Amino acid sequence: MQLEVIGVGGAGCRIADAIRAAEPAGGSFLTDVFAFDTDEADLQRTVLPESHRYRYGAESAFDDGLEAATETGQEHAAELLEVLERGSPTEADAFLVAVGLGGVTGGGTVPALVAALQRTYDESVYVLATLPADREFDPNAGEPSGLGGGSRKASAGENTPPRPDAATNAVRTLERLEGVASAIVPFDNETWLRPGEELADARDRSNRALATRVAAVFAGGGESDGPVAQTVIDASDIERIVGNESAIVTLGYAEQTVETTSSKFGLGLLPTEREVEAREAVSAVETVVRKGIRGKLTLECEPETAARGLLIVGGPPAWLNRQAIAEGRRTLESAIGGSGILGGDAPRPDGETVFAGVVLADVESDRLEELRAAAARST
Ligand SMILES: Nc1nc2c(ncn2[C@@H]2O[C@H](COP(=O)(O)OP(=O)(O)OP(=O)(O)O)[C@@H](O)[C@H]2O)c(=O)[nH]1
Repeated sequence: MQLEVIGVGGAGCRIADAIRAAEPAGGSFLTDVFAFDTDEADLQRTVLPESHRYRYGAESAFDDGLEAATETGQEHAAELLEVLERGSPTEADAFLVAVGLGGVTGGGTVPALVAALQRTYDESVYVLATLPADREFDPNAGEPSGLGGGSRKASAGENTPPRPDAATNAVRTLERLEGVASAIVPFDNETWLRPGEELADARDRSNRALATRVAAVFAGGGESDGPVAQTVIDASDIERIVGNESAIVTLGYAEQTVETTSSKFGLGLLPTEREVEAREAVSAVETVVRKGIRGKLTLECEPETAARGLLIVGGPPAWLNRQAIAEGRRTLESAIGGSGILGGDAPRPDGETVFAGVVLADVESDRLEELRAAAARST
């Protein structure tokens, strides 16, 4: 499928940039990637061409908190939509708007932009939204326990500027997206931070992890000039699973490096493609499927709470064992509470990993409840 990605605000633009960089070689799943921000210096740090970066509004217009920023965002929505015309929005099968919740620029702009996209195009508009880490809004937030350090407190670190309104801003923006976004994919910065790590130090790694998950799911169907998947997942399949009613969606992912060439050299002294035994292909697929479902998710939740699920298994074609993939689908089906399951494969002839991309849709998450409680305490 073809996805158009639009990053808004500091986090949104960095994530959009990371998604562009995660595009698998040889095959494109992105029509255009745009970055919208009030901060020119941040925009220039992206790898995106100038035509696809756009500074809007005065930075000071976003100085008066989220409510005023939301009005400013509404004033700029039509202008931002016009900038998208520089690309090919009509070729997109879906839009993905990336934003960091907790701030003012992205959080103030994205609800109006998403509403404008929904009014203008028939395609789904998904929102990828980071959730603020505890230490941003709670100076007493402790480090994750059990890592040898006892209960040492991690106050908002030197590089992590406190944002006392972060939880409130995040919850308000989520409320404004409800009924507007086709689906919301949160990425919880709290769970992706390592103990003692500053947000600024974690963000490139986090953005790469998020981008890898987006590429695994949305680039699933195969590469434009490579072998076609046996079961292609297209835009309407994704819409069926992810939904169109602002469902909360979380992404899982796991990969295993596999040996694709033989250590014996063939004629011409070039490494030859190695024959893959069914047993090892099955084992690799089983491992990544299990870890993709049970490993770290973009938003932690019990898979049992998911109403629907999608599994994409990718890698070098010789490793994509059909039976193991079918078994993986059954594993996902029994892991989730609901019954809507789809599965597909993603051949990557030059890939060196077998991977599983997992979508759990319409989930319940304690983390969102925690943020709502933190927002309620601070108002
Ligand atoms: N995962 C991730 N999260 C980020 C990144 N940058 C910022 N964040 C998170 O996103 C939130 C919003 O930050 P920004 O995107 O910089 O804020 P903004 O929308 O530009 O708005 P203001 O800075 O308030 O004008 C922060 O509180 C962090 O929780 C990033 O690169 N990656």
